[in-house]
Amino acid sequence: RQTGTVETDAEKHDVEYLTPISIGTPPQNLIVDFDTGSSDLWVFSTEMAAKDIKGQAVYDPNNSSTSEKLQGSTWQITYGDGSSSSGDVYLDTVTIGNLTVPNQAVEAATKVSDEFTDDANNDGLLGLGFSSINTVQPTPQNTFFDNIKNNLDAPLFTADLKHGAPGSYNFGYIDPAAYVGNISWTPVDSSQGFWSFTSPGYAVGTEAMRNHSISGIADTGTTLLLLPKSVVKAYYEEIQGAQYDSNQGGYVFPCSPTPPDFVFGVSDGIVTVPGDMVSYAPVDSANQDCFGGIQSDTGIGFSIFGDVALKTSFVVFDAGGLQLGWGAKN
Ligand SMILES: CC[C@H](C)[C@H](NC(=O)C[C@H](O)[C@H](CC1CCCCC1)NC(=O)CCNC(=O)[C@H](Cc1ccccc1)NC(=O)N1CCC(N)CC1)C(=O)NCc1cnc(C)nc1N
Repeated sequence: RQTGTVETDAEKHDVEYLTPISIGTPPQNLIVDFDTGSSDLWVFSTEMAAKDIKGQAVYDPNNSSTSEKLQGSTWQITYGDGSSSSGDVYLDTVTIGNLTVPNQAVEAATKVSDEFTDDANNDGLLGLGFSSINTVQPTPQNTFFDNIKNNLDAPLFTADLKHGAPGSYNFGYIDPAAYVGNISWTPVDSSQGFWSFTSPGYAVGTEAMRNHSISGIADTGTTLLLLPKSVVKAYYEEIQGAQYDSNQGGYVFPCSPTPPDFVFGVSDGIVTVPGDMVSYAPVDSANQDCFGGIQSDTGIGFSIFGDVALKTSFVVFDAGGLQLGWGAKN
C-alpha cells in the first residue's frame, strides 16, 4: 500500500497549475497540467512537427527501453476553450512523486493546436477525470489514478491549489495538517466522466444563503468559476461599475475596492471565495479594471468549479466513496 505527494506550481494569475512527472527508462522529465476535467495523459513528443514545439519538453518513446507501442491505437481530444491535440499511444512507466505505474498509457502527440504550442511551460495534460471519457480508440485507456488507486492506502487524491504559490497533489491519503475543522462531503455523479456535484445554494458577501441548486464539476483544468447566468448577474449587481464587456468576453469591474466574497454551499457546509480572489486579473496595464474570476457557464450545460473555487479549499477527490470533500485550508 502506498501514498504519494507532488508539488504543483501556479502560473501567473494562477491561470494553470503545472506538475512534474517522469516517463520511461531512463526517466524523461516533463511538466504537465493535472486536469480533473479530462481523462487523457498526453504529452508533447518527438513525433510532432518541429514548428509545433516552442520550448516544451518532449517524450521520446524511442529513447525509453520500457516503451511499447499500442499498435493501432490513436487519440483525439478537444477542450472547452476550443484547444485540441491528437496522436498515437505507448505503454510506458510513469512516475509521479514516489508513485510508479509500470504500464501507463502515454498518449504521444503528433499534432497540437496553437494554444498548446504557445504555452511554452506546459508539456501536456494528465487527466484525473473518470476513465470512461478517455479518448483512445479503439480501446479507451485507464488514467494514472485508476491504474494506481487499488495500490494506495485509500482510493483518493487531494488537490491543495494555492493563490500565487506552489500547491500540492497527494495520492492515497488525507493530510490532517492541510485543513482545519471538518471536511464537508458531497456525493459525486461520475456518469458523465466528471467529478460532478450539486451545491444547494449561494450567497453574495454577508447576505443570507439563497436556495438555488447549482450542478457543476470540480475541474482543476479550468481557470475560472463558471456559474449560471442568474447567479453571476446577482453577484455583479452588488459591485459598483461592474459590467459585461463583450471585448473581454466577460464581466469586468473596477479593481478596487475589493469586491464582495462569493459563498457556495457544499452539503451542510459552505465554501467562501474571498473577494480578492474574485478579481481575477487586471484587463489593462493601468490596472483600473479587473476581469472577473466568476463568469457565466452559458452553453456548457453545467457549471464549472475551476481553480478560482478550488484554490480556496483543500479538496478531496474520493473515488472509493464517490464523493468530494471540501475542507478549509490550514
Ligand atoms: C474528453 C474531453 C474533455 C472531457 C474536455 N474537458 C475540458 O474541456 C475541461 C478541461 O478541464 C480543460 C482543460 C484545459 C484545456 C486547455 C489547456 C489547459 C487545460 N478546461 C477547459 O478547456 C476550460 C476552459 N479553459 C480554461 O479555463 C483555460 C485553461 C488554460 C490555462 C492556461 C493556458 C491555456 C488554457 N483558461 C483560459 O481560457 N483562460 C483565458 C481567459 C483568462 N481570463 C483565464 C485563463 C471536454 O469537455 N471536451 C468537450 C468539449 C469540446 N469542445 C468544446 C468547444 N467544449 C467542450 N467542452
